[in-house]
Amino acid sequence: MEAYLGIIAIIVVVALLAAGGMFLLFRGGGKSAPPPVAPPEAPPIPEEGQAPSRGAVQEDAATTTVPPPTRPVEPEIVVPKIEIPPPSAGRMVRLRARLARSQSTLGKGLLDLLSRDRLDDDTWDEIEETLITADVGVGPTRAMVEELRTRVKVLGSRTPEEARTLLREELLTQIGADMDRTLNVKPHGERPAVVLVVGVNGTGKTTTTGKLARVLIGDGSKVVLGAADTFRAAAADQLQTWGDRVGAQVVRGPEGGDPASVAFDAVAEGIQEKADVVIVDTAGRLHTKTGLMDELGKVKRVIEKRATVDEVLLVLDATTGQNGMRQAQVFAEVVNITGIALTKLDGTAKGGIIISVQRELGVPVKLVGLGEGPDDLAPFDPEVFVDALLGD
Ligand SMILES: Nc1nc2c(ncn2[C@@H]2O[C@H](COP(=O)(O)OP(=O)(O)OP(=O)(O)O)[C@@H](O)[C@H]2O)c(=O)[nH]1
Repeated sequence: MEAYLGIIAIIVVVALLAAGGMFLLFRGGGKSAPPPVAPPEAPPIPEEGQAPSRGAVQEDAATTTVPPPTRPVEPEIVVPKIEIPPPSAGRMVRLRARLARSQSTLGKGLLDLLSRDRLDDDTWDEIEETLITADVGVGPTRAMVEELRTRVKVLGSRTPEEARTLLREELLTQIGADMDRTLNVKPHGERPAVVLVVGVNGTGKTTTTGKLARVLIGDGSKVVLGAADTFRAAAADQLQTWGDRVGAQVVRGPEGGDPASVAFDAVAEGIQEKADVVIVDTAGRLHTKTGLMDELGKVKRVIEKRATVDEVLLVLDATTGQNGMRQAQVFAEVVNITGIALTKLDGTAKGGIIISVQRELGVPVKLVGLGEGPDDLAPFDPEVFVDALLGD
C-alpha cells in the first residue's frame, strides 16, 4: 500500500512540474522574451583643462560651498637682472662662421676660379662678375682684376696655396688693412665721449646703439644712452630695454619732441653721472636733405655746448646694396661721418660692400653686425674677415 502511495506522489509532482513549465513557455501570447535593457550611459568626463558642461556647473554649484575670500596677491616687483656683457676682443673670430654666405662667393668662388690651370679671358670675366655681384663696386673690381692679372702673369702656374695667398693679399689691400678703425670713445677728463648714431630707419640703428652700449660696458666703460629718435616712440622703448639689461641709464623725451633737447639732456646726465661714453640714437628721417641737415646739425650743435662729438657712426644695412649706399651718401653730405657700422653682414653674400662703402664714403668700417643676438656686434678686423672668407 505504501509503495502505491509513493508512486502516486511522484506522478503528482511530475504533473505539477510539467504544468508549470507549459505556463512559463506560453505566457505573453507566445511572444519572445524582451531584449536585455542597455545600461544607462555614464556622463562624459570632461578632459583636463576643458570647461565642464553647463549642466555640470549647475550641479556643482548646488553642492559646492563658496571658499572664503582671500587677500589679493601683491604683485611681485621684478628687479631686472643686470647682465655683464663679454668684452669685445675676439668677437669677430667667434662670429666668423656667420660670414658663410659671403665665403661661398667672395672667398671659395674666387679661389676656385683663380686656382684654374689656365686663366683665359672668360675666366677673368667670371672673376670680374663675381666681384661685382658681391658688391665690391666697379672701380675696386677693375683695380683688383688688373692687379691679380699682373701677379698671375709673373707667377705663372700657381699652387692652390699660392692662389690663396694672392687673393688674401689683394682683398686686404682693397679693404685697407692698415686703416685706423679705433672707436673714439675715450672720455675727456670730467666729460664723457659722445657717439652720435645716424642712419636710415630700419638699418638696425637702434639695435646697433644698444649693442654698442654692451660692447663698451663689456670693455669696462660706464654708458648713458640718449633716445633722440623721438619720431618713433617704439625706438625709445627699444633702447630702454637695451639699457635696462646692462644697467645703462636711458635719457628720453616726449614722443615727437625735439631730438636736440634729448641729446642735450643725455650729455648733461652723462656729465653728472660721470659716464665714460654717451651714445645718442637719432631719428634721421630722410624726408629732405635740408630737413635732415637741420635736424642732425642742431643735435650736433646742441651737444657741443656741453661736450664734443667724438664719433659719428653711420649705420648701413649690408643687404641693401647700391640703394643703401645712395642713402648713406646723403648722410655723409650733411654730417661729418667718422665711422661705419655695417649691419646684417650675416644675411648676405655681398660682403664686398665693405670695400665699396669705404671707397664711396671715405671712412672706415669700424663695427660689423653679424646677427640679431645682443652680442653679435663686433669691432671690424680685416684679417679675420678675409681669413673667414677664404676658409682656414
Ligand atoms: N641678422 C641681423 N639682423 C640685424 C642686425 N642688426 C640689426 N638687425 C635687425 O634689424 C631689424 C631692425 O633693427 P632696428 O634697430 O629696429 O632698426 P632701426 O634702424 O633702429 O629702425 P628705427 O628705430 O626705425 O630707426 C631688427 O629686427 C634687428 O634685430 C644684424 O647684424 N644681423
